[in-house]
Amino acid sequence: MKHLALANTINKFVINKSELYEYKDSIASKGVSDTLEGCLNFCTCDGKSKSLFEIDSVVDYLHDELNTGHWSDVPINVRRCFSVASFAKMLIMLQTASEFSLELLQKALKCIDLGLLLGAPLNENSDLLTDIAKYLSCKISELNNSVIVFNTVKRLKLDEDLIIYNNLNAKEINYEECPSMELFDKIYFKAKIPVKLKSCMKHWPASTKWLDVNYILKIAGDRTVPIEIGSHYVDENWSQKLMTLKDFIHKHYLSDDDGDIGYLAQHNLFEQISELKNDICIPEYCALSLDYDNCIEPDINAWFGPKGTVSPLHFDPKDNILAQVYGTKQIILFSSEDTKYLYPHESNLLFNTSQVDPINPNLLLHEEFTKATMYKCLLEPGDMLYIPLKWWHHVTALDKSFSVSFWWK
Ligand SMILES: O=C(O)CCC(=O)C(=O)O
Ligand SMILES: [Fe+2]
Repeated sequence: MKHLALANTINKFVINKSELYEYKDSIASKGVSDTLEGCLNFCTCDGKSKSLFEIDSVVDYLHDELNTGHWSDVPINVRRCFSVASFAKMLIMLQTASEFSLELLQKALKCIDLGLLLGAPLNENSDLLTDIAKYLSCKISELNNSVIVFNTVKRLKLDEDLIIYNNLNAKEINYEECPSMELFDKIYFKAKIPVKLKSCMKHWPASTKWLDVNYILKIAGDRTVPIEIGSHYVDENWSQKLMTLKDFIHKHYLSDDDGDIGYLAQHNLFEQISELKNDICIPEYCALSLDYDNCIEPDINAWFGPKGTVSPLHFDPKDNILAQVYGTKQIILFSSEDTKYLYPHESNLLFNTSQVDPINPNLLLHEEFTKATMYKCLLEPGDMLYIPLKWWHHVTALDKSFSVSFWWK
């Protein structure tokens, strides 16, 4: 029975079995906590048989807990408990299935991905879900060799977009060919001046490997990721959906129809899918002021989408290096000193986002905007852009694009 053998193998990924039971006391309901305990007994120790229905009730209960109130107020142990319950659900799914199939593995992987996305790493079994996801993903691609060959990324015609870019009344950002740390530090980093860094990504495996979307499909096609749907995050029709990368690539990335824009935006894809992390390199410049001795890494996020994704004018609280793996992005910037001309939203949630669309400003509403000094930059494959903390930026993808941002301080 292949699925039972698989469940046994996966069970061996657990380093400390007793840790799995540690977080159940953070569940307010005794009944739910007991059900989780029973399910763990069944899936890890041959305890009394449990059904998918029982573990589903635990997962659903915890899911509600995670979605009540503000995300940052959810106790970490409740999130860990969600990871444990997702693990148990995946095992029970394998143990109780009537037959082994590709679909079964895909469902099991989805369950682990939800545990990764909404849960939290355990203390002693910190890589448990990441390693299981990697293992299941490999098994799925062994079974599913029928990867369809799509065109690799080509440079699209940018002419029309370039006319818009050239007509922007803005100062071009400086660029440097792979500057030394000293030069970058002295001229740009200390002075908090943005700069385009050219030729610094030649050694990234991603620069060649990711051009072929089949590579991403093969490694990660069945992984569930959060996708932003809609023209941009301030738009009233904007929403977020969880879907597999495969569905995202087919429905939003490769499809040329004018349907909803989908954007895998600001997601730490590399923590979720460690194989992809091997293809990128943390820019050396991030060592400036980062506490490497204490192993503090930058926050690394993926930005993967079709032509036309827009990140509205906003600023972030950390220094940023935005690395362009492929595709071209138009970036408009303003210094933090010009905030007074940029009409930030008044709500607490959007205080870092401007109400002005810098490409089509409504000067009747935002007349002070003309006093702001606009900077612009065309970020092409292999370019990185240093965006100092609190600098405003507005980003438009001019063709299919994959960027990686490194926020650090
Ligand atoms: O590339 C984008 O769409 C936005 C990137 C961004 O805002 C960032 O890296 O902070
Ligand atoms: Fe940003």
